[in-house]
Amino acid sequence: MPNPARTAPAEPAVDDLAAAPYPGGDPYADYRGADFAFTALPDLADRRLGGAVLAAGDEFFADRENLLKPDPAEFRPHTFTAKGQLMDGWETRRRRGRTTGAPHPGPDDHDWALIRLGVPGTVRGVLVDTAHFRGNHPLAVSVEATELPGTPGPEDLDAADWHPLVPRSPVRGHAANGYPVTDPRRVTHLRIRQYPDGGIARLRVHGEPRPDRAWLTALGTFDLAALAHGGTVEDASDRFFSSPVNLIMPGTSRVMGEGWETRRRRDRGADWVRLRLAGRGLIRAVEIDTANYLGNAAGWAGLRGRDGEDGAWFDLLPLTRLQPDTLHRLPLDRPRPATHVRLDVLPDGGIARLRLHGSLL
Ligand SMILES: NC(=O)NC(NC(N)=O)C(=O)[O-]
Repeated sequence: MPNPARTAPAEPAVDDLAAAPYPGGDPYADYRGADFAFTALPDLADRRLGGAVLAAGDEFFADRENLLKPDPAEFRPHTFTAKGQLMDGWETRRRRGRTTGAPHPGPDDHDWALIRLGVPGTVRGVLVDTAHFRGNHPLAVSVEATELPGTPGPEDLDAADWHPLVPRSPVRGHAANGYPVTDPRRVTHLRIRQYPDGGIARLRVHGEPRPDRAWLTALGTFDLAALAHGGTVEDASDRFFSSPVNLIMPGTSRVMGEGWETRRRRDRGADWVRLRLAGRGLIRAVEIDTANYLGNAAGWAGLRGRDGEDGAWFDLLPLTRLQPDTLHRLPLDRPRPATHVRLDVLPDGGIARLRLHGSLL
């Protein structure tokens, strides 16, 4: 029998997926980023929305929870725990074959993790970020999805009916690996498999939120703009310092970077963001929060509404003077049915949160 250690077949396809060893200096210097149109949509698995990694088959080197952390992965070379190099991601141990004659993992050997989306929805693309995993990234990944009511645990998910979202696809090390998805079904949970083993820094699941309509109806009055309720940012004038999606995230902002801050305008224009509401509804009470914006809070804000994709814009809230670092509570005198709302900001600056309380029609 040949000694397997001495047969080292070269596999060019695998080499293409490899990343160079860590070169020192800026750990992101040779990171292979990429532009995927679907990343403009919100991350339905965002930890801040309630996304969670419910279980994983193995997490020997690094914890599964790291997968959904909102910030980019960090890397400190030569930082060793008792188990190995400290990695900011989900990293499993190396798989082995079963016998001396077959020491390599089998073709279908893999590790898995179960993910609960923070908001159910239609997935349009999955981003598998292997930042800093070079030499220990997986060869391939696949993603499946299912839709289950209520709050199932890992054992319920085992028995679920899974359908493929991303077929088994190659993965590059230290790179943003994007996989567009075309399946339109609403999903609540995902199963990611990595072949045969390895590490993934972050998982982003971009798509259109589709929360439970029966729950919203039971709530009655709720924030029609909130991402958790199915509100979406359709477009905005500026994304320079931070994302306008922050406006509709849960909770309050803790620092300036957790709100929406536009750059300093050097013209006579205004900034704006256009939102699609959770559904056609009546807005009765508005909250505009400039928390953590002191020398750069928006000066004035106004709201307009639109009923339907082609409806004409009408005034909801006249331009209103804003105070820095302040929650403004603004009742609306004459609510009108709306499907979309546009926030105008003059002349520029920061707003942390926008809440549009009302009910569905
Ligand atoms: N240098 C490493 O990262 N080694 C191992 N991983 C960790 N985290 O130590 C491995 O599996 O390749």
